[in-house]
Amino acid sequence: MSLLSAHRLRKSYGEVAVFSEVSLSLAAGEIVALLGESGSGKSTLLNCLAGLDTPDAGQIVLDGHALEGLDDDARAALRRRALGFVFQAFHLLPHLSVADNVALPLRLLGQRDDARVQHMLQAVRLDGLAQRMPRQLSGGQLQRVAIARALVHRPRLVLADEPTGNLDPRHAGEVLDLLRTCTRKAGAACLLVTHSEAAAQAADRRLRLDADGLHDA
Ligand SMILES: Nc1ncnc2c1ncn2[C@@H]1O[C@H](COP(=O)(O)OP(=O)(O)OP(=O)(O)O)[C@@H](O)[C@H]1O
Repeated sequence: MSLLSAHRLRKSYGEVAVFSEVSLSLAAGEIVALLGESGSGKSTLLNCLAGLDTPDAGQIVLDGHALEGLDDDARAALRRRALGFVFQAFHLLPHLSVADNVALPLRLLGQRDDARVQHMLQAVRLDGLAQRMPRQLSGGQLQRVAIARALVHRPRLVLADEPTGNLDPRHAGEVLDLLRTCTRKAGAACLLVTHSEAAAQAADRRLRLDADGLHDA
């Protein structure tokens, strides 16, 4: 079953066309790498797929729901339930501890599961830093917090924007393993923007974005 499908998406900023004719389908259990030159629109596409930005044309169906038929509240509810997003700039909340940042997706769903938060922190090797504040972490540690936060509520779809960009090869390998394990175990799907050859090779398939759409890479 397709967890995410997009059909003929087009996006411009003013007069500047970013992409057109973008179609894709992600099946349960698969990890797909999204490649493309800097500026080709990978982050823009991820934002559109998450319902955080709106394409100028085309349809997106996320976990069985057509995004264009949903108002802002319904989109936000779907995002909270079904989606884990690893932002390129992490977007951790600066006034919350590491543990509270990771717990946030659960809290937004009205849930509390300290054991699950602890498990995710262990999985990204940050269990010793649970009470630190984000400003007290390195770039690679912030990135691992963002990954734990994206996976803690067992989302059906994980959209990850360069999730290994700040990590050394060992930590990058661990994060990719974690994304793979969580994706497979939850029957979820993961779309992973990356410039890393190792990360691309760890995916089940690779797609390249350019101005006229997505192509197998
Ligand atoms: N809010 C915006 N307003 C105008 N142009 C934008 C906006 N956001 C992105 N762009 C432009 O859209 C294009 C695609 O940007 P995007 O960040 O999606 O690329 P990317 O493929 O993710 O790049 P990178 O690999 O460098 O992160 C770029 O030319 C960028 O300058």
